[in-house]
Amino acid sequence: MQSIKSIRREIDQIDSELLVLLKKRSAIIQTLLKAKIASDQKLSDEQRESEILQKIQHQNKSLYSSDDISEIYRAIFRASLNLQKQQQHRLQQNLED
Ligand SMILES: O=C(O)C(=O)C[C@]1(C(=O)O)C=C[C@@H](O)C=C1
Repeated sequence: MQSIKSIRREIDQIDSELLVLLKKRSAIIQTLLKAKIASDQKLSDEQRESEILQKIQHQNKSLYSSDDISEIYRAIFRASLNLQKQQQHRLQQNLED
């Protein structure tokens, strides 16, 4: 049987991979924010969130339940929204300076 230590090393490796993907996603969110500001669109989009949640539930082949996967995604949407608000605030401050 694999030791707990070596299993945890595998988990750590997967966490690193997840963080690389989250870094990519956050960079795209920043680009999206600029496009939203340019076209005067609001930061949150509930319709889009519902579409993603539906798609993700169909695509979910993990052992995590659809409900738990949805919860993870809701946390990601919240983080994206926080990032957009933070960046928007920064962009506004730069304009005022
Ligand atoms: O697609 C958008 O408009 C986004 O702002 C990105 C995103 C996401 O993280 O996927 C975040 C917040 C929105 O409510 C919907 C989706």
